[in-house]
Amino acid sequence: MLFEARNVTGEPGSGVRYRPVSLQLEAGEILTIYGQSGIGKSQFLRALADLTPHTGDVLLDGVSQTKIRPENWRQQVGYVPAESGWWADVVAQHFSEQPPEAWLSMLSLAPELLDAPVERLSTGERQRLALVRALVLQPKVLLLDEPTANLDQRNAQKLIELVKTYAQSEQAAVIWVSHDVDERALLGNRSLEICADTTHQAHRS
Ligand SMILES: Nc1ncnc2c1ncn2[C@@H]1O[C@H](COP(=O)(O)OP(=O)(O)OP(=O)(O)O)[C@@H](O)[C@H]1O
Repeated sequence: MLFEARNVTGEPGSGVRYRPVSLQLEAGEILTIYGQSGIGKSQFLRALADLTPHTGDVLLDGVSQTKIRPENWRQQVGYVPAESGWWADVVAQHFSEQPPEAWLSMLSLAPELLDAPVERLSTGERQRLALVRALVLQPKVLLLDEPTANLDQRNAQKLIELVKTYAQSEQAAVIWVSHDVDERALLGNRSLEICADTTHQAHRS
């Protein structure tokens, strides 16, 4: 498995300010991403998931995103936003199938939570359940936007362990946006700073 981004950035007028990004990830690899607030990290993940127009190309096993229907692409390239969307009343309605109890227990989520109304979930429960919901679809690539932002340290560590285990056992690639230097260290040694595109300033000076 090979996941590639080639010169990806936002289209003019998209609001993003990052220099075009190229990267390659193989099966089982985890890459962390960091950079200034507002530079476009979330928009970069959305581009990789084919959720927003962008320049450059994204390829999975050599096949361009442009050649695959968006819904098929997103089955293989799973995106978990910082603030997950919940559209039905009950948690279980958002799951394509029953998640393994081992995943729930690893994240300290009681199985009964699946039968709970979404409005009763805490912010951290939503965040953990959004990850489980994405994992159930068995993506080859997992794009995570600050997935531990609302979690205490213990739950954050458990979530890291679950994602690492998933990447290894399913030979999936993971891109994880994190502002936390300690967290990035726990996730491994591949890290990429998203930098500002200074092309226009450079041309003016
Ligand atoms: N739908 C949109 N239309 C226009 N501009 C947008 C849209 N979504 C985001 N932006 C802008 O794009 C820029 C990048 O936003 P993004 O959320 O990707 O930044 P970020 O690097 O993830 O920030 P943070 O670290 O604060 O989460 C911001 O200036 C934001 O206002």
